[in-house]
Amino acid sequence: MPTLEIDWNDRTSITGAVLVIYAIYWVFNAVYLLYFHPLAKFPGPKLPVITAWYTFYHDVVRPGMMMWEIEKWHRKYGPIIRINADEIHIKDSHFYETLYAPKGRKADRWARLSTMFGTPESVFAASDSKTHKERRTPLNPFFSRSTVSKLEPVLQEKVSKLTTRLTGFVGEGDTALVKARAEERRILGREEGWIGGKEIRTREPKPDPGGVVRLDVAFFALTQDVVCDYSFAKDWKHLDHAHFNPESKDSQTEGLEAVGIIRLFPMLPMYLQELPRWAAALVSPAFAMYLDSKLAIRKEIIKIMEGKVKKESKSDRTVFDALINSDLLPEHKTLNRLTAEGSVLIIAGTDTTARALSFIFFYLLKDKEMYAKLKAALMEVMPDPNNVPPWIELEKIPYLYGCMREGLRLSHGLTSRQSRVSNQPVKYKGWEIPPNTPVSESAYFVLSDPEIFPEPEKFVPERWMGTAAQRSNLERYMVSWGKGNQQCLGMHLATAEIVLATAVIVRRFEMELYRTTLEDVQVHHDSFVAAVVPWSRGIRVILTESV
Ligand code: HEM
Repeated sequence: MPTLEIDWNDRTSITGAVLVIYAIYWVFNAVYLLYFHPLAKFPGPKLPVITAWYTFYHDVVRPGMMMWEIEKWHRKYGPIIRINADEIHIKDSHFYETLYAPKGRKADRWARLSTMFGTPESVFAASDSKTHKERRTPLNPFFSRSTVSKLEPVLQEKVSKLTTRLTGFVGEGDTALVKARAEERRILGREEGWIGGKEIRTREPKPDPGGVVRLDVAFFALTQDVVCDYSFAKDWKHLDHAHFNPESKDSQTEGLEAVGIIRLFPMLPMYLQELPRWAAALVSPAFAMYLDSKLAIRKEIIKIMEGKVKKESKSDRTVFDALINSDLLPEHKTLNRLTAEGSVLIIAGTDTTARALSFIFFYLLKDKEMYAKLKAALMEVMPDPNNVPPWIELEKIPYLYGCMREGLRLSHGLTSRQSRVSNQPVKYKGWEIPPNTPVSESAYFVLSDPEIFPEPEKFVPERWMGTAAQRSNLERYMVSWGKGNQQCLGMHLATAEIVLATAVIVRRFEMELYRTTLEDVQVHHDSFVAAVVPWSRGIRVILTESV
């Protein structure tokens, strides 16, 4: 009978033995995962269950494409599937609320992913419900509807600064616009807006000609300045930058592209942030910029702690000076914890809101009738463009409300699946998912479910203008903010920013899209947030008139 003899002095023999042992382990493990694991009975593809390389390929080699694989599997295997060794995914819009806001059982964040943004002390990283509640409760009062209304002067001031800056661009891009239109006529042989229902891309001048404004960057500057002011009474002056500081936005977009690999190795950001700045910059310039902003946040918090803050804001109370001067237990007021919270607020509160705003403008400009319709509605409540009603009043304008909802829905906020674990079994249509299994539903599939939102790819403000019963039915499926205890903390602030900026800018300006196509807004892949094609040059406009 042949025996396995290892010559311990021969490296090849040792390597061979290790490989054989690993292969045997791998085969046994694969058999266990496929036939004996508690999730073995769930439908789904086999390959991603036995090897993480499959997920690596679709999340890292083809960055962020896993969500489309999941969609394909649902078409083949049904509404509940096992997507890898550990996780279950459900695609059923009616079940979303039960999964994320259950009654009588926990729905905690999955601890494995809690370090994915390198901020383990933050509310976003709190996995168990007790810690999450401890971290979230002191933040809640600053983000309630009434607090956001009290802090309206901050919002109005920033929006007014943005409009002053935009006024400076009016007429500047006329020549570029004439050229772009002529080129379009040459290609399409007809007069149409740059998207005009037809996708065309041609060689473009680089950089953009004078007068072209990247609205996505301008809105990023707005939302970042708002959240910094709100948090630290500090003006970070992105709105003062000649072109609204595109590097800041582009570095966040680039940084989030690493989410696929971070999901597989969630401790990676924790190690990388220990690197010296030059080494971090070698790994990724975007990551180095993230570390810079974390350091800047830390410095602001130290200043507030030492009582040395010089207020540059219209608000007399900010998130961090109230937290620091509160009677919270000292362990909730450490520098690390507050810095982590500051970083999360700035990441979570900036691009998401800016994207919703950019989408609204893209769709309104794509169909000029919608732009005109919204302007007419605004004329009635804002006859004097300098006299801006509070956002709570503006939100009551049905067409504006519809635009805000559609912008949020189509910009898709977070595309990344947000896994929840429960200490009890989760029951779904005859299936019983064992306790402590990470289960998720992707908000993307709910927000683009044709049964709930007919022709889901279309921007239709009117869908939010039906009867009260119809609206409340739709609101149930409006999952842009998530649901349950971990629902977005900043949803009222984001709504106020969107409503206010849309109203003021539409009322005051006329503009046209510049070489911007559907490709620049449609979800192409998942980088935690919804990401567009990598070659997109943003949502660009030329301002033609202002009042
Ligand atoms: C259009 C804008 C926004 C969208 C679509 C959005 C979306 C979301 C979603 C879906 C979640 C829940 C994630 C989960 O289920 O695990 C979330 C959480 C969160 N968001 Fe937002 N968000 C937006 C704006 C903001 C703003 C303006 C802020 C603050 C300044 C903010 C701060 C947060 C925080 C701190 C959390 C974590 C909450 C917790 O764990 O309890 N977000 N956001």
